[in-house]
Amino acid sequence: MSAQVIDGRACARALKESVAAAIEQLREGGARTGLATVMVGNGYSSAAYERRLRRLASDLDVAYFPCHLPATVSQDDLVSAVSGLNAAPDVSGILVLRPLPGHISEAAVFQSIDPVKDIEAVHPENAGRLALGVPRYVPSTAASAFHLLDKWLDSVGEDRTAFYHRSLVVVVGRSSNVGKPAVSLACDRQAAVESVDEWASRTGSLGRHTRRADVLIVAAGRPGLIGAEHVSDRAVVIDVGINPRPGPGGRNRMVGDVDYEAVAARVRAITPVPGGVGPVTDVWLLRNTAAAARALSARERNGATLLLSSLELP
Ligand SMILES: NC(=O)C1=CN([C@@H]2O[C@H](COP(=O)(O)OP(=O)(O)OC[C@H]3O[C@@H](n4cnc5c(N)ncnc54)[C@H](OP(=O)(O)O)[C@@H]3O)[C@@H](O)[C@H]2O)C=CC1
Ligand SMILES: Nc1nc(=O)c2c([nH]1)NC[C@@H]1CN(c3ccc(C(=O)N[C@@H](CCC(=O)O)C(=O)O)cc3)C=[N+]21
Repeated sequence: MSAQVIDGRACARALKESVAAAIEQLREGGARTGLATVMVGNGYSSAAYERRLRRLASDLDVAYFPCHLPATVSQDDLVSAVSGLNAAPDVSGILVLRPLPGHISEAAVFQSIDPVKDIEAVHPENAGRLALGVPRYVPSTAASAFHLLDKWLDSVGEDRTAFYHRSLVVVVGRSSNVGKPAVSLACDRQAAVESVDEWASRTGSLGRHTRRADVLIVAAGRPGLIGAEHVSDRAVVIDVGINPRPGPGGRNRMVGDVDYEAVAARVRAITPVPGGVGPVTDVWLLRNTAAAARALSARERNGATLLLSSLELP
């Protein structure tokens, strides 16, 4: 049997249309949607993402403010750059690309982002809200993984609520940006949830966890980590990994964390890389950027901070 392929590009196209309409509506109402990215150094996956965001912002006619800093930048200078973006009226959303160099404390930088402009929900206030099940913004990568799952369940006629209630969701990788938010979203859906990190691999217990998964979300940044021996035939596999693999002519090819051919031959459904979670992530980020524009304009008008749940966005 061969798995159903979950088409991230098609899903992203549909989402993009509704985000474009929301941005247009905001423009008519006088709210400014603008995205700023902060990239320190020039890592493969950050650079790939930045290119996509630049293109998407241009497609959606959203102002884009890229900020590039050298890998040697000091933490103070990085925090100053973020403070400048906090104060910039044309910037509604700020994305600090990860990973940051080892000499910089991610927590200190994230804490310096204006919580209303924090479209990846990395500020403690927003991360806390997410963990409590009352998010201001749902971080784009985890949101995309569940958006794809939800749409796939709709397409096969499975009731979402019933599916999650009876499922074990296993999340491989527990970064604050991807793995932990995915765990929160799985908990919100009242699934049974397991979270594993590198120690599961080091102690030889990774497969013991992943083979039990009804939904396997993999976000470790390790190409080929998940093979056929790690999955069951009922699994729905969401591959978040974005990794370079040297291809012919010295050009890098993009691969996920899952050995696609081997795993697709066994499981129920799978997202490819490229063409899976990635294309939805950037559209979701622009969705959050639009939500931020609306929240900022409400704050300007009456000092109030709106919650995402009260916004009419897709
Ligand atoms: N498709 C998309 O839209 C996006 C893709 N990505 C990609 O997703 C991947 C993960 O990103 P991110 O969460 O930021 O990465 P991080 O490096 O911040 O975190 C990786 C996590 O995976 C765990 N891990 C590492 N090796 C193993 C292993 N052998 N077995 C089990 N767990 C392991 C780490 O464990 P420990 O905590 O023990 O170190 C850590 O918790 C990357 O490839 C990144 O490029 C990221 C964002 C968006
Ligand atoms: N704070 C933060 N948030 C992130 O979300 C984040 C980050 N830092 N650092 C870097 C990683 C990487 N990342 C990508 C997302 C989508 C594609 C993407 O859409 N890729 C296309 C590639 C298409 C192609 O070029 O062939 C795809 O998967 O189909 C790539 C890379 C987000 N990241």
